[in-house]
Amino acid sequence: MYDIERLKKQRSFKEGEYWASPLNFMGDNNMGLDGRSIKIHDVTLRDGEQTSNLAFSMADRLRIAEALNELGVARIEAGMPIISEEVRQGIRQMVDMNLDSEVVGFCRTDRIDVDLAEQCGVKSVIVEHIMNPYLIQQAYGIDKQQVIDNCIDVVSYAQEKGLKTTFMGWDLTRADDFDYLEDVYTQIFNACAPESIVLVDTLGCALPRSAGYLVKQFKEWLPDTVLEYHNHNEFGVANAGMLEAVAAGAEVVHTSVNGLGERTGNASTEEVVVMLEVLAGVDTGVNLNKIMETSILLENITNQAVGPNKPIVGRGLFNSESGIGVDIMRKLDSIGFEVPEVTGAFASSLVGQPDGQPVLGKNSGRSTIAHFLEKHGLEATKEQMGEITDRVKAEGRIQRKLLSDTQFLAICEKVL
Ligand SMILES: CC(=O)SCCNC(=O)CCNC(=O)[C@H](O)C(C)(C)COP(=O)(O)OP(=O)(O)OC[C@H]1O[C@@H](n2cnc3c(N)ncnc32)[C@H](O)[C@@H]1OP(=O)(O)O
Ligand SMILES: O=C(O)CCC(=O)C(=O)O
Repeated sequence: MYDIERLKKQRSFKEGEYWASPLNFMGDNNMGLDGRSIKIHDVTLRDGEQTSNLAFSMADRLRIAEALNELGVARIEAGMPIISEEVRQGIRQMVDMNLDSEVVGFCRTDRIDVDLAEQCGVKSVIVEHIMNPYLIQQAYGIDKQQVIDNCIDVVSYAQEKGLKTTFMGWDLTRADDFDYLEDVYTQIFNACAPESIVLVDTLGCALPRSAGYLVKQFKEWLPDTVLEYHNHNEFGVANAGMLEAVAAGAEVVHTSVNGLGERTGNASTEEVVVMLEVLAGVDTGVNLNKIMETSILLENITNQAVGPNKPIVGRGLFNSESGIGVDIMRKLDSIGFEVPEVTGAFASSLVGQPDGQPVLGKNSGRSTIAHFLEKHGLEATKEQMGEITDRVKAEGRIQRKLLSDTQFLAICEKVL
């Protein structure tokens, strides 16, 4: 029997929450992810603010920090203290908010950045340095040993101040000299053992499998280090890169709400979280039902509209325009097969989206029309139903958008 009892036995199904592909748990497709836990390091307030054409006010910073805390991310990258007094004040106030999420300051390999982070009151910092040997030599004119000494100096300096210190080498995925990288990272690790190391695909130019390859390579060089992954979405593969990085052993992922971030943005917090939780069985610690309100908050603050078809948080994602989808839902409803995840793989309520509903347009069928007639307490003969359907479809094509209830009622008035 293909009934709900059979479905409930599937690892890929959770009643009232999601119905994903059982393939995800077959063979080695799951890549050992099921049952693992990872941490979300949210970068909305730092890399997110590097999105061109936006700036957070002080009130925005605090409201975003509060929302991220409620969302349940493990860490909030609160900003780069060297940027301005306003950023520093924001970080200070976030520290004073005593959030459950860890508040992290972002520093260059410069002692002044660490001093400023300390003055903001954070307990954790990330210390960054570019890791592309070509750019290090050409732009900064320094050799490998100078990079290593500089990184060790500033990481150790932060540690001496009692700061939990993570090291982040950016533009790492375009480095072609693995001997160089092994030397730099092992020397840094042996000298000062940062809390963790962030591997970075700054220009989003590594294939997903390359992300996994890089993580595995670092696990060979530094088996005792916690690895984190930070990437961007230049080629649209940021989420897939995150998946591979986590499967290969990364324990922390850097993401931002609505995929904000420099240029094409970072992997998006909501997409990575729901992908890992629903498709792979990974615990992210995030309160999934807070996702939608966090996305709306960032949309309002940044004035960067979220598209209707954006994964997870697309506005109106759960509405059905296609007649076949509406029809199958009505047939299931009529026999009490209450599995909402038919025209979407997860329930709208899982992520705090409003319930989906049929909408009227060019692809409506008679089932949609029947739904709207019932909604308005109207009755129609088979012929009238056919005529209303034809008119709704035609109007949807002429207007190139959905029809409102008022427009529907005007059509009904003419036909009935
Ligand atoms: C790929 C990325 O995302 S890169 C990071 C992007 N983020 C930002 O740039 C944050 C916003 N930036 C700013 O507000 C400013 O650039 C500041 C405050 C960081 C620096 O401002 P300025 O002192 O005016 O320097 P400017 O912006 O011209 O140049 C950057 C400076 O940082 C230095 N720098 C860059 N990376 C590092 C590093 N890892 N460690 C130490 N210094 C660094 C550069 O050498 C340069 O200093 P120099 O002129 O003495 O050589
Ligand atoms: O190093 C920096 O300042 C930012 C690096 C970064 O976010 C990236 O490379 O994606």
